Order: sequence, then C-alpha cells, then structure tokens
Amino acid sequence: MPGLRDAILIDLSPETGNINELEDISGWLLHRETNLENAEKALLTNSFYVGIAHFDWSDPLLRPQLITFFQQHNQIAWIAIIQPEQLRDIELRRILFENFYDYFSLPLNENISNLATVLGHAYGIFHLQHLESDAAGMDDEFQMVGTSPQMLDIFDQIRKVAKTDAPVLITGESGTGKELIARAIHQRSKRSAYPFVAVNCGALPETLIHSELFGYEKGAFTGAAQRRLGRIEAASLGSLFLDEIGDLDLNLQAHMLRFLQEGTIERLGNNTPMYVDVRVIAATNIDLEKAVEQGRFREDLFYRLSVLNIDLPPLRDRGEDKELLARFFFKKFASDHNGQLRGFADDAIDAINNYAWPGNVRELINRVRRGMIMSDNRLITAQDLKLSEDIVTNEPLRTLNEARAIAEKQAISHTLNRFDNNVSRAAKALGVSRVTLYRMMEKHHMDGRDNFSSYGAH
Ligand SMILES: Nc1ncnc2c1ncn2[C@@H]1O[C@H](COP(=O)(O)OP(=O)(O)OP(=O)(O)O)[C@@H](O)[C@H]1O
Repeated sequence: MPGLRDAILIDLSPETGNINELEDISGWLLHRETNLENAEKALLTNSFYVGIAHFDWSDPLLRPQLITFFQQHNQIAWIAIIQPEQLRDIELRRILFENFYDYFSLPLNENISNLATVLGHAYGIFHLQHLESDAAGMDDEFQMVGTSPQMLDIFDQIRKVAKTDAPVLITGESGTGKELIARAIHQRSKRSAYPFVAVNCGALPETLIHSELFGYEKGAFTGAAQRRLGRIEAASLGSLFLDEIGDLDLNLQAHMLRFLQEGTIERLGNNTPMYVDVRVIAATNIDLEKAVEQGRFREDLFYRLSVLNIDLPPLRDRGEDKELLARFFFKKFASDHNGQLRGFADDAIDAINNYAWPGNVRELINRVRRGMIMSDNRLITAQDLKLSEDIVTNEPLRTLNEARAIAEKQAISHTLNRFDNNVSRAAKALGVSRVTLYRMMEKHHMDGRDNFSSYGAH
C-alpha cells in the first residue's frame, strides 16, 4: 500500500501474549511470519530495515535457534516483544542488548504508539546505514573497493590490459592489492573460463620452485615417484600469476625467460619442449629496475615481463578510499561480532585518514578486525584500532619546536581535507584568518604534494 513502510513481524508465540494491537499500528505494513523457517525465506526475498519479534524465551529448545537467527540477521533493527518476567533471565538480557534495537514488554496496550515511534526511528537509522553501505564503493566489476581518482585510473588500466594477451607487471607496496588486480585482469580477459594459477616465487626454495613451476617426470630425481604437472601447465589456456617475481633466483629467471620467449616449457627429467598457452601476470613489491642495475634480476626478463605495467598506489595516497575501505571491511565482518557495534568514532576516522598505512590494505583489514574485537562500545575508537599509540610510538624524538611545527602542519592539512580544500572554511575552523592560513601553508611548504595551487580561494 502506498505510504506504508514495510516491517517483518515474527510472531512465534501467539499463546503467550496478545499482540493484536499491532494490527492497528498506523503507517506500517507488517509481514507476519509464525516460524523462523518462513521468516528466513521472507528475509531472503524482501529487504526489510526493521522487524518486530514476539517470542517465548522460556522454551529451551527455541533459545539457541533464536540466538543464531538474530545474530545472523543483524542487518535489521529488531524490536522484541516479551513477557516482562522473562527479563529476569540474564542470557535474554544479553541477547536483547547485543542484537536488538529496543524491546517492549507485554501487554502492549497504550504502549503501541511508543512502539510505532521506536519503529520509525529504527527504520530511519537502518535505512541510512543501508544507503551508506550501498554507496560503500565496492566496484561490482572488479570486486574491489575504491572511488579515488587513483583507483578509478587503475580500473581503467585493468579494462585495457584485460583485452590483450601481453605479459603484465603489477608493481606496488606489499598489501596494496596486486593479487586482486591480477585476478581482475584474468576475470575480464577471454581466458576467464580457464584457470588462474598463483605462484608465490618467494615462498619456496629454488629447487622446489623449479619443480613447482615446470613439473617433473617420474624418476626425474629421487622421490619423484609419479609424473607431476607444473603450475605453468596447470594454468593452460588461463593465466599464471607470478607473485614476488623479484625473488626468483637467476637460474630460474633463465627458464622463465625461455618460457616467455618461446612459449614452451620442459618438465624436469624430460628435454622435449612442450608448448603451453598461458598469459603471464607478474607482481613485485621491490624496485625491479634497481634489482636489474644491481645484477640481481635479468634485464631481458624484466623487459619481457613488463610489456604492460600497472603501478598500484599505496593506500596512504588514495584519499577517501581509506575511510571507504575501513567502512567496507567493518560491514563485511559485522555479522561475526556483537550486534552493538555501529561503526567508527570520529577519532578512529581521523586516525584512519592520517595514518601512513605501511602495510596498506592488508594492515587496514587487520586493524579493523582487531578494533571490532576489542571495542566495548557502539563505536570503534582509534585506541581500539591501536592507532593512537602506534602513531605516537613510531615517532622519532623531536625538539618542542619541531613537534609544534608538525602538529600545526597536521592540523592544517587535516582541516583542509575535512573542508574539501576550502581555505575560508578551514581558516574559520582553525580560528585564524584566511591570509594567516595561506601564510602558514606557505611556511609549511604545503604546495607540490599537498597541491597548494588547487586549494584556491573559495
Ligand atoms: N581495493 C580493495 N578492495 C577490497 N579489498 C582489497 C583491496 N585491495 C586489497 N584488498 C585486500 O587486501 C588484502 C591484500 O591484498 P593482496 O594480497 O592482493 O595484496 P598484494 O599487493 O598482492 O600483497 P603482497 O605484495 O604482500 O603479496 C587482500 O585480502 C585483498 O583482498
């Protein structure tokens, strides 16, 4: 019906209390289910923001099912309707606290209008949350989070690179998502129906990595009881991802070069070259050009591998993506944690935006996970993320003047970020005039990297 908001009503215990008043609750269309199985189905086919649950906690068989159900469906704001005497049970109180938005005790009587108000609030809050997560920036095409210009450019490069069959070298610091990019290239390429085989060249000793990559014939060495296909053959018609290619030793580099030049491999113990149709995607977090200069990496192999290059920016250079990723992973892990958690406190968001993230996205995932476990409140703090201390303890010793200058620069940069580089508003928030702020920005050399010219006077 137009104008009505939908809510699910799970009415599991009609005999323990009368909730007929709900029939007249104005402004709501209640979809009533009388068992958890049907409720489960209804939740699969409809997207509700709020739900009312009327259940009998005294039934010991039902309790574990109720706990699992409400923990699993914490995307909905639940409001419980219960017998007042059941509230004495400590476990019920805990469940209500962790998984419910609110509760009402029976009889409802005139409390029904309060219930309608609470439903409205819950609907508003959870609707907002859904809007936020819909806009959480997960790119469906690549299954990667990112809306910063840097990442949009990377997505563009993936589209182009996926159309060709040439080798690609993905460079970037550890934990920036190189493997994810390699998978995205494979998924979009004409090879997507065939295997994507990943090999970490740094994880195995030379002898093992050779047989791992090229395979061996029965009897090729002591212990080779069976013929074994190598990873390159296993990737036939698909893509081979060579992670940490910089760790490949010189002997194997020669074999790899031959494979890239001729498209053939030789299993250990068999000198007949075999043609294998595989696209090679390599990744490294070291500077391969430097490794070439130092004689640790073959120049000819470097050129073969890097026909195409995607250079992934570190997380600290991805602007708004830091917060977006944090919120994305929060949502992703939310169902494993207490239903009380609602998101990040302001100091956590500030810390996320200002921290240098040396471990990039991998570190961010770990910190968010940790924060979600450690938090005792509805909001995760910087301390829960262990960012407050880390930032401080990582700092070298400084004079007071140096510390002041750094703090000043940070405050300016942070405020400018907050206000989208609007100097007038940032100056107001900092309590200085616009001219003073410009002078301070000049003093701190906030041009170049901080893009002074784009700050413009708004
Ligand atoms: N943009 C992104 N959106 C969502 N998840 C991401 C993104 N980038 C990285 N990740 C996740 O971060 C983790 C690290 O990514 P990945 O393993 O691809 O990094 P890497 O650069 O290959 O690391 P290393 O150099 O250490 O091998 C993975 O769990 C990955 O799924």
